[in-house]
Amino acid sequence: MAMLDIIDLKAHFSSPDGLVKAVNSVDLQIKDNERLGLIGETGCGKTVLGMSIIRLLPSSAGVEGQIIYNGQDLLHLTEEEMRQLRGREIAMILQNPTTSLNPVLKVGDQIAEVISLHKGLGKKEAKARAVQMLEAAMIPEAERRADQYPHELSGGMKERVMIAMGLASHPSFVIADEPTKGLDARTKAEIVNLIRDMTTGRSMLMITHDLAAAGEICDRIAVMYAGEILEEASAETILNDPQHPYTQGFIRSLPSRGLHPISGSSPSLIDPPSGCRFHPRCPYAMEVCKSEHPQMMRLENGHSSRCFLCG
Ligand SMILES: Nc1ncnc2c1ncn2[C@@H]1O[C@H](COP(=O)(O)OP(=O)(O)OP(=O)(O)O)[C@@H](O)[C@H]1O
Ligand code: NI
Repeated sequence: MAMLDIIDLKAHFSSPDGLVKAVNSVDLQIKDNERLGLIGETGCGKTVLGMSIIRLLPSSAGVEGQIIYNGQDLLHLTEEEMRQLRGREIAMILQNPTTSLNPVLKVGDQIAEVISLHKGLGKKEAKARAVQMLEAAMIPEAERRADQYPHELSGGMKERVMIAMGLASHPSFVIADEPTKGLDARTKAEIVNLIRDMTTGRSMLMITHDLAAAGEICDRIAVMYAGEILEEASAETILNDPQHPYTQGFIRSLPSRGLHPISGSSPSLIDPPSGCRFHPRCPYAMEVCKSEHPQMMRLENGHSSRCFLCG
């Protein structure tokens, strides 16, 4: 059974120019102990999707559909019920440590706060657990580091603190948003290993531009474009045998695969292209792609692709 079952999820924002349809009829499942990578170019709706699961979107957002977590619809929980789940069972490793860590609190105290909030431990115990979490995140001299402020730590160290904080309450489901963004290659490789080790045996949604990192950490990968999922398969299949022309283009645009960008620009989320949203940029577009919106076509081995070519 799926631990998380997202059914026909929509997240829209009003704007002076019209309704921004950031997430459009998304269906996704994450099983127990499964790590799903969510990739796609900037502005396609990845963060909005993650934030709708943990219900941290601003109240101006209109969210519809179902997000079934362990049998209950998160969209129907009260704010208080949601607050209880957040951190304790569902945790988030946020995108930007510089803005997410409190600059005036020692990092050990910030982690201890999460622990005492969710586990009801006393101050001293919580602090000891915080140091253990920093050790688990491979921070050398964890005890000394716990007494430092965020500005005293390097970017990679701060990311480790974010990971330690996100996992401090031993959540069963983790959402990580761009955990490797802005790190140099060596630090990135270390963080990828750390996330992989620390999330083994948990379920995770990992949002990233970094397909290589997703390939190393995730079991499955879903590809998002203009608010929709266009392709989903095992990580290995997405990397080695992608079927959707967008996924193929996305992979060719990676530095490691020749850096050939997809021509054209990201579509408007207010007035997306008719038919297949990718058709204006697709080298294989046919007449039908301009007029009809493709459904997800099921291929073999849990692979699906929203493309008329894949029928
Ligand atoms: N609070 C908001 N109000 C209005 N529009 C928003 C809001 N948050 C996000 N959006 C819009 O929703 C769309 C999707 O944004 P989102 O942040 O989910 O993209 P993303 O895929 O995470 O991109 P990136 O890879 O750059 O992080 C964008 O067009 C963005 O401008
Ligand atoms: Ni984002």
